[in-house]
Amino acid sequence: MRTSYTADQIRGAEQALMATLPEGTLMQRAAHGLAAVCAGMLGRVYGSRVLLLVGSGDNGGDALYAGALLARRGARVSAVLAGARTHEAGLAAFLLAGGRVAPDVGAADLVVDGLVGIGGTGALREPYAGLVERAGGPVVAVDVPSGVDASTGQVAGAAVRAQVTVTMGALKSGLLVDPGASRAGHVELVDIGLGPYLPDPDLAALTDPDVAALLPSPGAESDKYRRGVVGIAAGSHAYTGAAVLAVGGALRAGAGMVRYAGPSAPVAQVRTHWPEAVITELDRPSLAGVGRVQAWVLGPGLGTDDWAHELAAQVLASDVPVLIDADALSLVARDHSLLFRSAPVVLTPHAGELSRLLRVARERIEASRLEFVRRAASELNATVLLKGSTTVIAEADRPVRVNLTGSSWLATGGTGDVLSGVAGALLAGGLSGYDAASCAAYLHGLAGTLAADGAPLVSADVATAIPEAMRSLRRARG
Ligand SMILES: NC(=O)C1=CN([C@@H]2O[C@H](COP(=O)(O)OP(=O)(O)OC[C@H]3O[C@@H](n4cnc5c(N)ncnc54)[C@H](OP(=O)(O)O)[C@@H]3O)[C@@H](O)[C@H]2O)[C@@H](O)CC1
Ligand SMILES: [K+]
Repeated sequence: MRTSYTADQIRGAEQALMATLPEGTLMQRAAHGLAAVCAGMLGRVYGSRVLLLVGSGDNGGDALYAGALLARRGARVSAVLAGARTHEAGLAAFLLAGGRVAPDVGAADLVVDGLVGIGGTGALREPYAGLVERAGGPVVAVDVPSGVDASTGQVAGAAVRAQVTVTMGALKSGLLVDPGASRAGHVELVDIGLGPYLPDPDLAALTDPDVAALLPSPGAESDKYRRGVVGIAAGSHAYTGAAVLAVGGALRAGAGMVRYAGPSAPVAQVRTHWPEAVITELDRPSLAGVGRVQAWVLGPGLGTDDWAHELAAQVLASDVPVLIDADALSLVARDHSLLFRSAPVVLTPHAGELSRLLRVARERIEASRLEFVRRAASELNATVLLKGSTTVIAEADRPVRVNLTGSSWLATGGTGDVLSGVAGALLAGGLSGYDAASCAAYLHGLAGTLAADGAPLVSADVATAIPEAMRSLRRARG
C-alpha cells in the first residue's frame, strides 16, 4: 500500500520529528537525497550546468544546499533568487561551495525547482510564474512541482512540469491526483525519518501484492454459487454492445455465474458472444424469474426511459449490493430516491456523470477531483469511483483510494462497461464496495496496459486481458 498526506499532516509530523533532532538535520537529509537524484539525472556532474530556482521558504533552502553539494562535485551551479528573502544559511553554504547568483534564467542541463513546496498557496505569483515559463531544460521539482497544491493536486495557474519530483519524508496527495500528478513526472521519495510521526493517511493506493491478497480465489469447496453470481441489468434495443462488454468483464473477472436480464436485441448479442451467461429475456421491466444473485450491475446501455427507470427501481429494491453505472447514473441523478436502500451501492461516474449527480459544473469536478469524490460519497451514502485521468475511490470515513494503473489507450468507448462487469464480479465474490471498486480499477488499468502494449485497443481486449492481469499479480506475489 502506498500512502500520501496533506501539507498539514506532513508539517505536523515534521515538527514532531524536528523536536528530537539538532536544528537543520532534516534539511540536510532532504538536500543529500535531492542532490543524489540530480546527480543521477545529470550522469556526469563535473562541468554540467545546473540552474536553481529559489523561493523564499525552506523549499528554496533544500535547493540551495543540494546546489552546494553539486557545486562541490564540479557542477557549474547558478541560482535565481526569486523571493523577497532567501534561506540565509542555505545561501551561505551555496556561495561557499562556489555557486553563483544569476539575475535570470539561462541555459542549463538541469533546472531545480525550489520555488515553493508545501507552503505554497493558490496560483504562483510573479516573479515565480514568469520564471517557470521561461526556464528551459529538464526540471527536477523539490518536494512538489511549484504551482501544484500539495494537498489536492489542484493547479490554479502557471505550474512547473517536472521530469522528476523529489519528495521529502512521505508522498503528498497532490502528487498522486491529477492535474498535479501529471505535473510531477516520476516521483522519488527521500526518507528523512518521518515514518513514526505520520498520522493515518489522507490517500491510499493499492499495489500488486495488496490486490493479489484481496482478490477472491476459489478453493476446493467452491462452486459457482459460492464464487458469486452477478446479475447484469444492461443494454437496450439502441445499445446492445454495452451489455456484451459488461457480461464479458464479469465473466473474465471470475464470477461463478453471470445472469443477464434485458430486452430481445441485447439478449441476442449476449447469447452469441457469451454462451456461459444465463439469460432472461425481458418483455417488461420485471425481475420476476431472473433468479437469485449476490450483486447487480445496473446501467450500461440501459437507456433512460420509463422502462429503464422501472427496471432500475426493481434492481435497487433488492437486498444485495448494486453497482450503478452509465445510464443508471442519469436515472439516479433525476431521482435520488432510487438510492434509498440499506444494501451497499457503488457508483462509477466519470466527471460528466458526477456533475449531473451533484449538480456541479464538470470543469470544477475535473479541477478538484478529491473534493468532489468525497462529497459524492458522503452526500449519496455510497462508494464512489470517479473515473478519469486519475481514478479515485471514496467511501465515508475511509482514506480515498487512488488508482495507479492504467494507460491512455483506455480512453475509448466501452471500457467503462467492462469495468462495471469486473467490479460486479468482485462484489458478488464477497468484496466490500470499497475493495471491489479499488481492485476492479486496478485490474482494469493493468489489463488495459497489457492489452494496449503501446498501440490502440478496443474494449473487448481489456476484458480478454483481465485473467492475464490477475496472473501477473499472483506471479508477483509468488
Ligand atoms: N519543515 C521541515 O522540517 C522540512 C521542510 N522541508 C522543505 O521545506 C518546504 C516547506 O518550507 P516552507 O514552510 O518554508 O514553505 P515553502 O513551500 O518553501 O514556501 C512558502 C513561501 O512561499 C511563498 N509562497 C506561497 N505561495 C506562493 C505563491 N502561490 N506564489 C509565490 N510565492 C508563494 C510565501 O512566501 P512570501 O511570498 O510570503 O514571502 C511562503 O512563505 C517543504 O516543501 C520542503 O521542501 C525539507 O527540507 C524537509 C524538512
Ligand atoms: K518546488
